[in-house]
Amino acid sequence: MGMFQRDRRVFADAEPLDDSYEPEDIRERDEELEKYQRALQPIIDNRPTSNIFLYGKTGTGKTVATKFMLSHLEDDAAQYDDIDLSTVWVSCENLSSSYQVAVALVNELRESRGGDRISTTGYSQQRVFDILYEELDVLGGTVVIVLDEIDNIGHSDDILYGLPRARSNGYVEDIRPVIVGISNDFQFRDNLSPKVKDTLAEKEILFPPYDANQLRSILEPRAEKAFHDGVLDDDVVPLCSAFAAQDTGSARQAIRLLREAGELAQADGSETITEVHVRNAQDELEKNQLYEGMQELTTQGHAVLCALAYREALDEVPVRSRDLYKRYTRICGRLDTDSVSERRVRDHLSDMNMLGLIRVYERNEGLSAGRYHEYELDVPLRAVLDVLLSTSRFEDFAGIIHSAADDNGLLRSDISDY
Ligand SMILES: Nc1ncnc2c1ncn2[C@@H]1O[C@H](COP(=O)(O)OP(=O)(O)OP(=O)(O)O)[C@@H](O)[C@H]1O
Repeated sequence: MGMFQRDRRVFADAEPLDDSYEPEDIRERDEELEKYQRALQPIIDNRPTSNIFLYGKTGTGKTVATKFMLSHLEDDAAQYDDIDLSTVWVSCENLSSSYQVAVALVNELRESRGGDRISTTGYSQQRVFDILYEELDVLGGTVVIVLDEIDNIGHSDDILYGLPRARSNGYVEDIRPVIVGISNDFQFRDNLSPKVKDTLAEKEILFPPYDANQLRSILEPRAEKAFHDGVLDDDVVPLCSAFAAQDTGSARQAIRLLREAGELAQADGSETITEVHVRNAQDELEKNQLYEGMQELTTQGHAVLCALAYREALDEVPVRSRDLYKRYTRICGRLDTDSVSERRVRDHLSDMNMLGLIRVYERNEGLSAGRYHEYELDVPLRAVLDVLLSTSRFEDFAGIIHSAADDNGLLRSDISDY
């Protein structure tokens, strides 16, 4: 008998718990959808349409609501002969400048016409913008341009200024661009230059985090489809909703938790999914989240984490930032990488604290020593070592810290000298 055998006792159809699943209806977002509809209505009326900016934390339904609205808009617009509507969607997840977004838009537009893609490098920004305007002019009519995760372009926001004004500046003749910007970074919105904010955020729609009841209402129809009758204990969906509501208010998190609980139940050969599976699933996902948080740190972040792991292996925690800084600069020296100031190291430590990776203690020694902070890991040393081991530049450090910790202090002098 093979290692893997098909098992369909728990899941009837796992698709509704998949990230790419498109639900039949959008729940608990009536107000936001109404605003969205009002913002898009001028397209059907053939009136000038404002740009729209959607913002809210991750998993709050911005993308799914946009797909839903645009699909209705396209269907309804098709009934009017005098409306020429097209939509183009670009995810800016891996794009970090207006230049890259413009290239991605050109390629999306060209691909939809069966044309050739352009190279991602080698043009001036103005040239790429000109090619984009030419492509849009070929298309004509109203073009809804969705820029998902637009915050990735940071301060390089020329496209958000240029595109909405393309018509008034005479770069395009026959098209009316409507930009839908989507972002989960509140700072990006706040930091937009006033000239961009004026045009991009003409109509803003905030997607607040979901509460437990809303998450329950989003999960229920999916759970009903995903699992066989009688598999789910009554408190499973409410518990998944409560955990996700307490943490982020993200529907994505609630859905993942439910799926993970189902997978754990399947793995134990259980015929029902119970509260215990949800609690175990929550622990599992939290661990993964911390692991991902550590993996996504920059090289500087990893160097700071590595310095803290050293101190942890030597049993010298909590540690003051100035002592940690000395270790950090030595690590940077070994890596042949520039070190940043002690103040920046403290910023990295504060980010790691927010991610739940380290613990910070505020000390107040009165007039003699003043106020200072001390730090220690809030995740198991083994988990940090796993991450450092998988980050090629830190592999050697991980080995040394590992043996020091393993030998319970016997190699202390070696590692202090490293
Ligand atoms: N109101 C809702 N009704 C039904 N499903 C929802 C709702 N809100 C979110 N979802 C589901 O939750 C998941 C995350 O939603 P979505 O991708 O739209 O979030 P987002 O706000 O765009 O997040 P991000 O900023 O991370 O891209 C998707 O699987 C989506 O189908």
